[in-house]
Amino acid sequence: MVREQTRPCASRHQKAKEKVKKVSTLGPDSACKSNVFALCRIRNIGIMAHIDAGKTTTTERMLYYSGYIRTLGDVDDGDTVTDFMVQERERGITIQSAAVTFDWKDYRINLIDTPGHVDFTVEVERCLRVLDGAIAVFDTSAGVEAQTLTVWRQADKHQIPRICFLNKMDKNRASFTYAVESIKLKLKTKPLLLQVPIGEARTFRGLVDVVTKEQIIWKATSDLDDGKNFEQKLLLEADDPNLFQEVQDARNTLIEQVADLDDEFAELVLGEYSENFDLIPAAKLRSAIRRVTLAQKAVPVLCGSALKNKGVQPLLDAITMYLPAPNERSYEFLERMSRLLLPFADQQTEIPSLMAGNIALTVGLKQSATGDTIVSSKASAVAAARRAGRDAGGEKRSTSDVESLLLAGVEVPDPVFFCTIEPPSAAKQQDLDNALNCLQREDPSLKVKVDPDTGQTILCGMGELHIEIIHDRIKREYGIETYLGPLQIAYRETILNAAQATDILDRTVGDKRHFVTSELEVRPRLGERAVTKPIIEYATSVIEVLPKELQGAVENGITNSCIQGPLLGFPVQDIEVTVQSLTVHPDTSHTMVSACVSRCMQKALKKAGIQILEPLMNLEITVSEDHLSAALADLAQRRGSIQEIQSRQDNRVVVAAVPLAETMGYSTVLRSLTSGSATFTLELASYQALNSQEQSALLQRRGLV
Ligand SMILES: Nc1nc2c(ncn2[C@@H]2O[C@H](COP(=O)(O)OP(=O)(O)OP(=O)(O)O)[C@@H](O)[C@H]2O)c(=O)[nH]1
Repeated sequence: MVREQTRPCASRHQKAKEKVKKVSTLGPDSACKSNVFALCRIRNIGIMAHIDAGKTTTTERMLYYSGYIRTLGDVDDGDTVTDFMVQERERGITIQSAAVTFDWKDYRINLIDTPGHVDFTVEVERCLRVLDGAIAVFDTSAGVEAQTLTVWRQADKHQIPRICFLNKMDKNRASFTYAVESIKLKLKTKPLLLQVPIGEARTFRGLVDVVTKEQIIWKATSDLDDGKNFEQKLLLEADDPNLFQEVQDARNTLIEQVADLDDEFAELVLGEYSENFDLIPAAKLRSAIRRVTLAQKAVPVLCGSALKNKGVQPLLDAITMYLPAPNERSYEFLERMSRLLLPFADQQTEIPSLMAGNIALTVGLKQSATGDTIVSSKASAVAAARRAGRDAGGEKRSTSDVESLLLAGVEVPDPVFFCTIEPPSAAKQQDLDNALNCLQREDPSLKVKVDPDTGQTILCGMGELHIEIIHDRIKREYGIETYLGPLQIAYRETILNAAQATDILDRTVGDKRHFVTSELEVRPRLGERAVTKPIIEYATSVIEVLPKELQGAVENGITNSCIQGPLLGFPVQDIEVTVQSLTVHPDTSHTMVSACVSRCMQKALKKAGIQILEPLMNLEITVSEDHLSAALADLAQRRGSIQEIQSRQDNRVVVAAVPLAETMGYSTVLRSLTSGSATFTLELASYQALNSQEQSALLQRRGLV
């Protein structure tokens, strides 16, 4: 992201220290004394959005208004509570989710601030699994941006009820109408407008609550005003006839929308209040909005400017009013821990116990990693597995199906970049391995492996920024100065034709003779989606006599040979395999069966001809009209294909597909081409075949031809 490096970070370390003091005197020790809140008064919510939409700033305001912190932190000064990692404070971006707990009116809110940068999508996913609701924050001048779509889809997958907060209403190009339209169009959801803004851009000063028709005006006299004081009163026609009419229309539309989605409310509207919608009590309308939000039939929309301290208190009210309590979501099992901590960003307070529906930290788990499901005993895991089996609508599941359902974890996309990482001396290798182990447990999108030929440690990640941050954390948190090799692309391999191969293994180990013959056919798999696991079939003559336990050994051999393709050692995708014949003498070990099948696969793959596939990225650039042609000319040189150029307010949004190999260092180039005014996001779209010249050039670079 272009803007991420341009934020000021003066005196951040000093401020960071002050913040820690501030938190430890006020945060967990004061308001969080009791963790006994009735379940219906707990809200576990996440705050998510495209990078820079203002999640951290909004969170900071919530903490301030709830009384948790006494002074407002600022992302641009690097002193917010939730961005506590040094790297976050320096870059002004969220990298790791931070959990904070605070109370608003009679409610306990457990809130997680998630990162917006596409390199940290997995971090968002691991949070969504434990949340009951979410606030999607938007930059009102930009509407729905690329990463918003990704996180929205993730929230859909986890069926999380949401509220939209149209932030940055104070910005020059802020347009409430535009942002609402883009929510409708791009997120394909039904926005329920619960507020009408008063003023827009520089004139934005307040809002009207459509449910109660009350106007809330912040009368800030200076930029230092903290937004705690505002005027709240019923909007009368005499105050502003146009605004009054606008609110009246908005309320009628809201009532019709909700009645369309909720039968109970429809009955009320068509019956008792059919003559006069004005008489519908606010409480009835709110309950209906809550029901449709929980059922994810529509999404309440609110607005404000977190930076200018406007609109955050009504957002807090909306969280308590419209998002679900933990008991309104279905959880499958309970956890029991020896030591529990209540998080407050980087500070924690030990608590003796925890009621269901809360979020807490635990320590000392040596074997578990992010995404694991922890249960109190083996018996409860079995019971949960049984329940999961029953819930599958009577459909009989195999044991492994149930296991995978229980331990589903987070969905981690395959890394697209990798590089070697070396410690300063061989003596430090053990320390580096430990550090990488710990980081991997925390971050499932980080993969570490050892190159079988060179013995070097390889770091695989989601993007340039991701690898850079890991490198930095190893230095700062583990005190190891490592050296990274050049960043390389994680290609894939596939086959061009069908081919057959045979192999014989005849080996005597000790007094045992191991004897296997195998014959396999491989074929390219035709299909839209890339599938990395080979599709395995058996000839009838084989399957009829093959014992179940040997089938596992055969499939291991096939799958293992696809992990490292025969040409460059990258995973092989989109292939089908038929086991045409297999002979196994008694006494032969399963390992030998796998080894023979694997060797046979390697032969067949080589014969079939290997095609290298490269990652193709979806690129979305937001650029001003003045710099559009420079950005397009540059894209053409990067083998980019432009799919669409949209208008977004005064900006243009270029949607393109570009090979990952051409995006290295793109943020620096785009910044200089556009004087730092453009922003972009990159996301893996698919893998595409390199043409023969590109493939030979790649092989040449690797000294293979
Ligand atoms: N004009 C204006 N700027 C805002 C507002 N809210 C946040 N900003 C600015 O927008 C930038 C990004 O704010 P953050 O709060 O870090 O955004 P974020 O969504 O947490 O960013 P990531 O965590 O990195 O994804 C900062 O420069 C903020 O000062 C707002 O209401 N109005």
